[in-house]
Amino acid sequence: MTKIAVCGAAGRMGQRIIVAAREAGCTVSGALERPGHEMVGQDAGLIAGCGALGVAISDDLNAVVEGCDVLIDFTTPKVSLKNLEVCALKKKSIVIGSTGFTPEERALAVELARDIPAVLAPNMSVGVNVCFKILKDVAKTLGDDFDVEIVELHHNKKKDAPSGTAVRMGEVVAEALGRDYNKVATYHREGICGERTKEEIGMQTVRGGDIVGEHTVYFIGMGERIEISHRAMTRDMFSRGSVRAAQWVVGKQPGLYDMQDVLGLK
Ligand SMILES: NC(=O)c1ccc[n+]([C@@H]2O[C@H](COP(=O)([O-])OP(=O)(O)OC[C@H]3O[C@@H](n4cnc5c(N)ncnc54)[C@H](O)[C@@H]3O)[C@@H](O)[C@H]2O)c1
Ligand SMILES: O=C(O)C1=N[C@H](C(=O)O)CCC1
Repeated sequence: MTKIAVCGAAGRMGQRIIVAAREAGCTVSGALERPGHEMVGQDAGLIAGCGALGVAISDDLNAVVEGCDVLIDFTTPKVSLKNLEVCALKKKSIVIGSTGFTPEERALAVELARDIPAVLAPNMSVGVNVCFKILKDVAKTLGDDFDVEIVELHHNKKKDAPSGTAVRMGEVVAEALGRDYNKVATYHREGICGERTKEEIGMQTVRGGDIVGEHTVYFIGMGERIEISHRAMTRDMFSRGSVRAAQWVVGKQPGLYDMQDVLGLK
C-alpha cells in the first residue's frame, strides 16, 4: 500500500488529494502546511472532510518526507523546488502539480530530479492530457494557415497566469509548428498594436468566481475554425490523477516524468 504525504494539505487541491488517496486505498502517511498556518496541528482528514485520519497537519518537511514513499505537492514553484530537494536527499519520490514555473525553475527541477523518480505536470486530468496529444497532431496537420489563440478561464483565487495547462498547450502547438513558444507567445494586445503575425500564439486569461478550469485552443483559418476545449467541473479529476501518478512513480528509474508518461500517452 503506497504511503502518500500531501504538501499543501489545507489547500483547495490538498484537501481533495487526501480524499482521493484514501479512496484509492493508499495510506496518508503525512500532511504538510506552511509554518504558522492556522491548520498546523489539526487532523488532516477532518480538514479534508473525510473523517479523522489520526494524521496531524505538520510543518516539519523532513519528518513528513521521511515517513512517506511519495510526496504529492500542490503549492507554489518555490515551495515545490524545496520539496524536490529534500525528497532527492531522502531518496523519496515526488509528484508536483504546482504551476507558474519559470523556464529557469523548470530546468532546476530537471536537475534536482536526476537521482529520484519525479512527476511534474501542470494538469493531472486524463482529459487535458488527451488534449495535449491531439493538439500536437491537429497543429502539425493544419500548419501555418491557421492562427492559434488559447483562452483559459479559472477561479478568482488563482495566483498565476496564464495557467500551466495553457502554457503547456501553447508549447505543444509551438513545437508541432516548429516555433519557440517563449518567442511567439503573445500575452498582451492593447492600443494600435499592428496586424497579427502568422507565428504568434495568443494567450488570453479570464479570472472569475469559482471556475475550476476551462481551456480552449482556437485554430482560426479563413472561412473556418477548429476549437479544442476542455472543461473541468470539479477538482477531483486532478486529485485522482495525482494519486494515480504517485502510485505509478514509486520504483521508477530516476528522472523527471510528466502525466503523458503516467498515462502511457507518449
Ligand atoms: N497539476 C494540476 O492538475 C493542478 C490542478 C489544480 C491546481 N494546480 C496548481 O496547484 C497549485 C495549488 O493550487 P490550489 O488551488 O490548491 O492552491 P491553494 O492556495 O488552495 O493551496 C496551496 C496550499 O499550499 C500551502 N503552502 C504554501 N506554502 C507552503 C509550504 N512552504 N509548505 C506547505 N504548504 C504550503 C498553502 O498554505 C495552501 O494551503 C497551484 O499552482 C495550481 O495552479 C495544479
Ligand atoms: O485551479 C488552478 O489553479 C488550476 N491550475 C492548473 C493550471 O494552472 O493549469 C490546472 C487547472 C486548475
